[in-house]
Amino acid sequence: CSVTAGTDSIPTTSLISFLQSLQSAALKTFGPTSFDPKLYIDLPLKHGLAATQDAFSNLTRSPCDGEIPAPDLKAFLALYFEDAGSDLIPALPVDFVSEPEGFLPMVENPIVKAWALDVHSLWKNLSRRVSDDVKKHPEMHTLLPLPEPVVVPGSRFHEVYYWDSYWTIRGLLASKMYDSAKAIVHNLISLVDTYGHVLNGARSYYSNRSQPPLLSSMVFDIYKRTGDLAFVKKALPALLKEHRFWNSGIHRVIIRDAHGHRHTLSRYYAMWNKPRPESATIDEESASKLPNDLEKEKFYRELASAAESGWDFSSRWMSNSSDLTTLATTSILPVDLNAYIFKMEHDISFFAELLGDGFTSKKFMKASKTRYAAMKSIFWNAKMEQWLDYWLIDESDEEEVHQWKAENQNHKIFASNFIPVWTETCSSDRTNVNKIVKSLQRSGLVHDAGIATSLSNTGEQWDFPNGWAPLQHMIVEGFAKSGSTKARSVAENIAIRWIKTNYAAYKSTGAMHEKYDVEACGKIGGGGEYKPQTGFGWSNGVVLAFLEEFGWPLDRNIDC
Ligand SMILES: OC[C@H]1O[C@H](O[C@H]2O[C@H](CO)[C@@H](O)[C@H](O)[C@H]2O)[C@H](O)[C@@H](O)[C@@H]1O
Repeated sequence: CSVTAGTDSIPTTSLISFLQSLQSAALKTFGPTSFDPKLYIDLPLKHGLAATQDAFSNLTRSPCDGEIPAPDLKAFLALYFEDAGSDLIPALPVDFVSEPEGFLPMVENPIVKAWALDVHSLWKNLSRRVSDDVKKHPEMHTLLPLPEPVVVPGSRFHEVYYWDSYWTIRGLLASKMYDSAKAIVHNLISLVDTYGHVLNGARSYYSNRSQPPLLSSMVFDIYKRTGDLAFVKKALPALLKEHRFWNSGIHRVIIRDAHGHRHTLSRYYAMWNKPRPESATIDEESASKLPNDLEKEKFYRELASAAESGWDFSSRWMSNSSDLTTLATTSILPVDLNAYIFKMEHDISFFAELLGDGFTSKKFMKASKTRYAAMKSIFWNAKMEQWLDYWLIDESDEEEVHQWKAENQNHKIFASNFIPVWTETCSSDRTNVNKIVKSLQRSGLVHDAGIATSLSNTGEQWDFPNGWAPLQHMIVEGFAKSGSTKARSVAENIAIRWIKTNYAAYKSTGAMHEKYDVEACGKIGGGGEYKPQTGFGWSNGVVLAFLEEFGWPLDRNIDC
C-alpha cells in the first residue's frame, strides 16, 4: 500500500488481515500464557496467500466456540509458514573487526575494556540482510525489503526500528563501523522515498505511523565522523520530505500564546484507527470495555499514536494514569517531538550550507529559530525550570487555532521534560543549564541506577521504575556538551550509574537488556505488554557512546 503524507488512514493488506485472524485463532487455541501476538503477524508464508487461507478455513473447529485443536493448528503453522524473523538472514557486517583500531581509547580499566569488546561483538548477533525471497515475493512477507544490511534491536524485535537506529549508529561509530552506520541511513532513506516518512519499523504493518524523527541526527553524527559530503547530499532530499511529513496535515498544530502570538508546532498522530496488527488481540481486549465503535476507533488511533511517540505506553499520554483507555496522545503537544524537529531544522540548515544551498540553509535556520521561540512560549515553565507537554484540551477556534492556557501545561514530571537539553546545544540562545540541572536533581527522577522515565508506577513500560537507554543518553549528552562544568559532572555521574547497571545485569544474565529498573544497580526493567527483551541495539549503543565520551579510569570499580 502506498501512502501520502497527511492521509488519515492506510488500507490494510490482505496478508495482514489474514495473519491477524490467525493471531486471534492462535490466542483461542494456545491461551494467553506466554502468548505474543507479534509472532503471528511476522510469519512469512511458505505458499501463496490463497492456498494458505483455504487450508486455514478447512481446519477443523469446535462447533461451540470455533476453537482449532492445538495439534491441528501446530501442524498447519509448520506446513504453511517459515519461522518469524527467518526472512532476515544473519550476516557478518563488512566492517566488523574483533578489536577496532583506536577503540575506546579513554577506557583504561581492563575489565571494562573486555566487557566493552563483548558489547562491540554483539553487532555480529544483531546484523542481518533481508532474504532474497522478500524482494522476489514481497506479498508473502510483512517484512519490507531494504536495500542494505540491517542492524536490529534484538529478540522479538527482529526488524529495523526507526528511533532505535540512532543509538545503534552511535554505538557503531564508537565501534568504527562507518559503513554499517551509513547502510542504516540508506535503508531509512529508502523508506522515506517510498512512503514519505520513516516508518515506525520496517514492516508493512508499521506504515501507518513514524517514530521520533532522528534521521537528521544520524546523518549529522555520521558526517561529523567521516566528513562524507556525498552521503549528506544523498540524505538531504529525504530530510526535506520528512520535514514536510511532520509539519503538515494531522501532525501540525497552531496555537496562540499568552501574548497573542501564533506558533506552529507538531504532535504525534498515527494514520490508523484500528487495532495495531502486531498487538491486535491485546488492543481488542483493552477496547472491549468501550461502549461503541466510534470510541473504539478513537482509542485505537491513540494507541497507534503513542506507538509513534516511541513511548508505548506511558501515563504521559493518559488523562487517568490507571486507565489505558484514557490515552489522548493526539491531544498533546509533546516537548520531545518538537525538540527533535527543532534539531532537524537546524541540521538541515547546516547540511544545505555545506552543499552550497544558501537559500534552503537560511530558510531552515529561520524555521529552527521560530520553533525554538514557540517551544519557549508554549512548553517552558519558569517556575519548574523544565519544558512541559501541553494538553490541547480546549476547542480550537474556527481557524483551528488553539489558545494557550497555563493550566493546560502538564505539570507531571517525565524524563521528556528534559530532552531539550540535548537539542539546546544547537541554539545560540540557550536556557541557563545550571538551573535545569538543579531542576532534574530535585525532580525525583534520578535514582541509584539512572534516570526514571516518570514518577508514576503504572505497570506501563514507559513509566517508573523503568529507565531507557535513549533517555539517559540525550539528557547526559545535553548536560555534558552544555559548556557548564557542573552540568558535565552531573552527566558523568549519571553515565557511571548507567554503565554499572548495564554491566551488573550483563554479568548476572549474560545479556544486554532493552530497559532497566533504575531503583537498584543490576536490576532489569519490566511492565508493559510484552516480556522484557534482550539484545539490545540501543542499550549497546549507549554504553559504547558513554564509554567513548567519559572513558573509565584504571582505579574506578565497575561493580555496583
Ligand atoms: O509490539 C509492541 C510495540 O513494540 C515496539 O515498541 C517498543 O520497542 C521498539 C523497539 O525497540 C521501541 O522503538 C519502542 O520505543 C518500544 O516501546 C514498536 O515500536 C511499537 O510500535 C509496537 O506497537
